[in-house]
Amino acid sequence: MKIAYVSYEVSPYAKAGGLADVAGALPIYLKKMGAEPYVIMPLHKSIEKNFDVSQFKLVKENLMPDSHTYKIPFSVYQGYLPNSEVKIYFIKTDKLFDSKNIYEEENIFLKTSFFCDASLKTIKEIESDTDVININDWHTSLIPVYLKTNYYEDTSLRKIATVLTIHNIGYQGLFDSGVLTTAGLPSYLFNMEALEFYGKVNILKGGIMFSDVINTVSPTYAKEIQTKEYGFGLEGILKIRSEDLYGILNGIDYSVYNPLTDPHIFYPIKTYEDKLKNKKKLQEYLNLPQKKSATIVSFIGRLYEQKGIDLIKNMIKYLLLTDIQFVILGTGNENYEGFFKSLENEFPQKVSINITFDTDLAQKIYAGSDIFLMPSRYEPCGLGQMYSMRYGTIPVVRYTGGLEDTVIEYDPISKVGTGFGFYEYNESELLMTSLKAVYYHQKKKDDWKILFQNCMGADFSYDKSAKEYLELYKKAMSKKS
Ligand SMILES: Nc1ncnc2c1ncn2[C@@H]1O[C@H](COP(=O)(O)OP(=O)(O)O[C@H]2O[C@H](CO)[C@@H](O)[C@H](O)[C@H]2O)[C@@H](O)[C@H]1O
Repeated sequence: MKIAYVSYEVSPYAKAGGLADVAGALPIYLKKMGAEPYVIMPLHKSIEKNFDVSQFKLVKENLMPDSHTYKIPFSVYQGYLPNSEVKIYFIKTDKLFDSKNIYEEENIFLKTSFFCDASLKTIKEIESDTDVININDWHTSLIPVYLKTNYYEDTSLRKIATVLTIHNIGYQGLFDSGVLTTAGLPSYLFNMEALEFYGKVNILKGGIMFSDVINTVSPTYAKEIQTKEYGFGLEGILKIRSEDLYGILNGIDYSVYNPLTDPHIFYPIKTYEDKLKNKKKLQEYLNLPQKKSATIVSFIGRLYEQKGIDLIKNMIKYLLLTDIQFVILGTGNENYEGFFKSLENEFPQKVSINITFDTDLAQKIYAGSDIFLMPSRYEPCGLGQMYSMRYGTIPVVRYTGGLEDTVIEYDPISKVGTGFGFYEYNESELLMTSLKAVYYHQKKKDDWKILFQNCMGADFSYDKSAKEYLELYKKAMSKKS
């Protein structure tokens, strides 16, 4: 089975969040299962800056998208996902994909729609025997729309099945109706049964309506997005498509996120003592007092409401009354950045706020913290809680989406469980649950060590999800025969 995995971000080449991690790992595990996956992504400017692109092979040049009105030529370069035999094709033009932040709003429709049409051209020219295209989020959602409209008569493309993976329904790609002309798509698509959404064009809706099969990244989130609370207005059409909607939990790449070999962390972690050595070094690294007794409570992620950052903001001063050290690594909403920076000024001995995107520091924090906070308002899957568990850091989460599917509430009687959580989205719940975790860390040391072992022993490897994806691709292909 040949699979095109198309993503706007792919780790390690360009990463803005969790999608990149999945796109950089899942294809490798699909290959291990005997499938023939390859990846397509834009050659973002940052890749040319950060990687030796001369190692990529030029496979085609002067290609032109067939439908798109932006008639500029593009080239296709080919490399590999690191330490693998999975091919990755980079689409390069001189004029697009040049912003520092890959999702910068200026021209984002032009860039993403061009990328969709160019990806189809790449598949047709280079990998015409592809069976399935796995698209990801709204940025690649025009691919099935093109396939079922402009390329419907194209015998080499029309046989390819499509799977849309929704990593985050909060981002849908809303534009004025004129963008259909830009993309070279028929104007009849501006219709409630297709892409129209309250007077706008909704690109993700196009992906949902036109893909053969849809999945999201955890079973619980697949159910949640069919409700008003979590569907962001798309719950109705997701309900219509519920027979083709699946939930497959993400895994984590055990070869990269390996506490025994991770080059970013201070010491390999096997035992609880190894963890304490990392904690001490982290404190030193972040200019915090090297206090063994203080509980390090950390947060890594985008500083937006999705991640429950408003709850942290509202309760953190109460939690700081206890013997904790609080660490943030993240960027996002300026108000939150400002609030947490002033918190650091107020409590320099207890708070370390790092407003930057730094994958090296992220690993050090996953490895050196005691508790990892993830009180998300909604969470399609969430990788942070899995990374933290992998490094023996106990998660405190709101039980929603993938957090509910991956964190098991600790039961001190049976000694089963990997963390602590709550359901109601409010700061008192988060405060109570965090206090409970801090209490266990400081007063119930035997239980804490068991929690540490339970987390380190949890299995989030990709083997299971890769298998489920292959089944999903088969389902999508069966719709074509
Ligand atoms: N400032 C920073 N510096 C360094 N690293 C940082 C960072 N901020 C975030 N990260 C990293 O980015 C990734 C975030 O992944 P998540 O899955 O937790 O959330 P995200 O919302 O981006 O992903 C969306 O897609 C993924 C993949 O499907 C879903 O798991 C998730 O629920 C959904 O919201 C982690 O690898 C984290 O370490």
